[in-house]
Amino acid sequence: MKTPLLFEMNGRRALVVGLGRVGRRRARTLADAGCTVTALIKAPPADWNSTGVKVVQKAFEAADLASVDLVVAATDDAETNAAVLAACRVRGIPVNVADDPDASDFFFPAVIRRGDLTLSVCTEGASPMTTKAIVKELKAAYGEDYARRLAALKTLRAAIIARAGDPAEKRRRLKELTALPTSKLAELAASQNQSEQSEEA
Ligand SMILES: C[C@@]1(CC(=O)O)c2cc3[nH]c(cc4nc(cc5[nH]c(cc(n2)[C@H]1CCC(=O)O)[C@@](C)(CC(=O)O)[C@@H]5CCC(=O)O)C(CC(=O)O)=C4CCC(=O)O)c(CCC(=O)O)c3CC(=O)O
Ligand SMILES: NC(=O)C1=CN([C@@H]2O[C@H](COP(=O)(O)OP(=O)(O)OC[C@H]3O[C@@H](n4cnc5c(N)ncnc54)[C@H](O)[C@@H]3O)[C@@H](O)[C@H]2O)C=CC1
Repeated sequence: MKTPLLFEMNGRRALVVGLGRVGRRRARTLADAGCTVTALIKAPPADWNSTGVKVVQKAFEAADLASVDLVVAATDDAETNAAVLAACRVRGIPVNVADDPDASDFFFPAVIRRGDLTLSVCTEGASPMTTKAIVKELKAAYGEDYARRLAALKTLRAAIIARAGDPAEKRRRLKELTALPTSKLAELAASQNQSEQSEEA
């Protein structure tokens, strides 16, 4: 069974085999998360580049796994994908296989980010179209303004926790915050930041 985890990806070394539509998406997701990504392609030219992705034209071989933390097999050739999977299994390297959800060690869920808020949706391959539809609903329900909301809540939470006090009272105050509109939270956070600055001065 797969379970959702938020894993620190910064500095991890990823190998993506195949840079078609899926491989490009995966390579970009991993690079955006701070991975050092190497992508193996079969044919030139890779008229595609993405910061943090090193594109190498060569056929996959097990030796390519020597210093790699995770792998994505994203070619449209089932045999190549299966060979990548088998080589990863031997070395205990986690692998995602584009055409084999059951064999994959991890999935790429759909992700919506609003500052510190991360929403992710996955049907484990049962219906990616349903995932798409749910993402659309969530994007509307949790708009861009949630980034500002979370930033304000983070400031106010730290301030409440910093004040020594009865744990039940702390919880009550933290819960109370979640009912406030974003504009009010932003206002409270701004005055909190201001009073912290004048304390420091
Ligand atoms: C297991 C998983 C991969 C993994 O993570 O390992 C997987 C597997 C497969 N998808 C297939 C097809 C399609 N996938 C999409 C779309 C998305 N697929 C995504 C994730 C995932 N897809 C993972 C599970 C996530 C989940 O279930 O919730 C999203 C969320 C993110 C992303 O891909 O970046 C993105 C939607 C979000 C967005 O767009 O915002 C569309 C729709 C479209 O493209 O418009 C189609 C065509 C319609 C159809 O076929 O349903 C096929 C068959 C391929 C074939 O026919 O050969 C397989 C393989 C199989 O089923 O064997
Ligand atoms: N996970 C997902 O969301 C989806 C998965 N798929 C599956 O993912 C696979 C790839 O799909 P797309 O990216 O849409 O296909 P695509 O046709 O856009 O890309 C496939 C790429 O693999 C490359 N390739 C083929 N053999 C190779 C090898 N031996 N070494 C290196 N590169 C090689 C091709 O040159 C091409 O660039 C398919 O097997 C498909 O079933 C397809 C759609 C969605």
